[in-house]
Amino acid sequence: MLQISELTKTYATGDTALSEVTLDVPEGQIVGLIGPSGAGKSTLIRCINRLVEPTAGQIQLGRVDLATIGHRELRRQRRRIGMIFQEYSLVERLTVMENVLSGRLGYVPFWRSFTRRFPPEDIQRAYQLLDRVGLMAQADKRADALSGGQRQRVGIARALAQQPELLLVDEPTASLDPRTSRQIMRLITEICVEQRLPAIINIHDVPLAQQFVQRIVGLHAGRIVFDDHPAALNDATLTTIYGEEDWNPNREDDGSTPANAPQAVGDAGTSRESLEAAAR
Ligand SMILES: Nc1ncnc2c1ncn2[C@@H]1O[C@H](COP(=O)(O)OP(=O)(O)OP(=O)(O)O)[C@@H](O)[C@H]1O
Repeated sequence: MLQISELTKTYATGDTALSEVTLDVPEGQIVGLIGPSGAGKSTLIRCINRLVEPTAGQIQLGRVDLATIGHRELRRQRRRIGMIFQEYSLVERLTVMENVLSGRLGYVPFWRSFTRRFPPEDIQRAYQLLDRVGLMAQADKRADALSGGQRQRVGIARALAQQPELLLVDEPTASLDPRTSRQIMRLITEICVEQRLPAIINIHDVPLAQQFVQRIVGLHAGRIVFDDHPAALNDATLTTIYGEEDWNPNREDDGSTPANAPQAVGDAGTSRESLEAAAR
């Protein structure tokens, strides 16, 4: 479905964020992308739909190499990729329904998008999606009247309104409390399974990733250093991904960690105990 080959990104500053990353994601597979801050997770997600321009390599979605197509074709191909963002990226003054319908903008002619007149089948589908994400009662509310979890549900429905073939999810739970984070991850992964929709989810929270995804890809300094089943994450593999300094269960307490508090893995806000619990 998605085949990334030798993808490299060097920013204008000279920072190489990705080095020859090769990754295949088959239909229906949900991949959790983990790694320390600066490892290149966002860059990888954003290169796939060319929000960031790759420096070299191929990004094959079905038969199309997204890395090389021109801007006109890119606009068409982007319809095939749904995107869910950490900060939801909703239009705050529009209603929930209008935000979901905005997922159809790539499909409607310009004059229709300008007047926001959508075909009845788009509206019907938007209602179905709102029902699926549990927001039917909120359809006419303005986006700025919703909670964080509800906003992310709108973001999910909007991405699905596109009828994408691939879902790219960038830190979907970073602004949410733990319970809402689990609900959002459950919703995204259930829908992916229902629709056999492949997804790449950039996620800081390792136990949450382990709980919900089928495969974990670990990035370190722009390279894939782990690619396996979530159960294969252990002290050694976490050290490979996050580095010795960030992942060391025996490191000395610097006084900033309260007694009995879990020790952090990188900046993942997670702990050895919770990782082990999640793996069970
Ligand atoms: N627009 C940019 N210009 C220059 N360098 C950048 C830019 N965006 C990212 N980088 C650099 O590329 C590298 C990878 O950054 P990226 O944001 O992809 O990492 P990340 O794993 O998503 O980190 P985080 O978890 O903190 O979001 C870092 O060294 C970063 O400084």
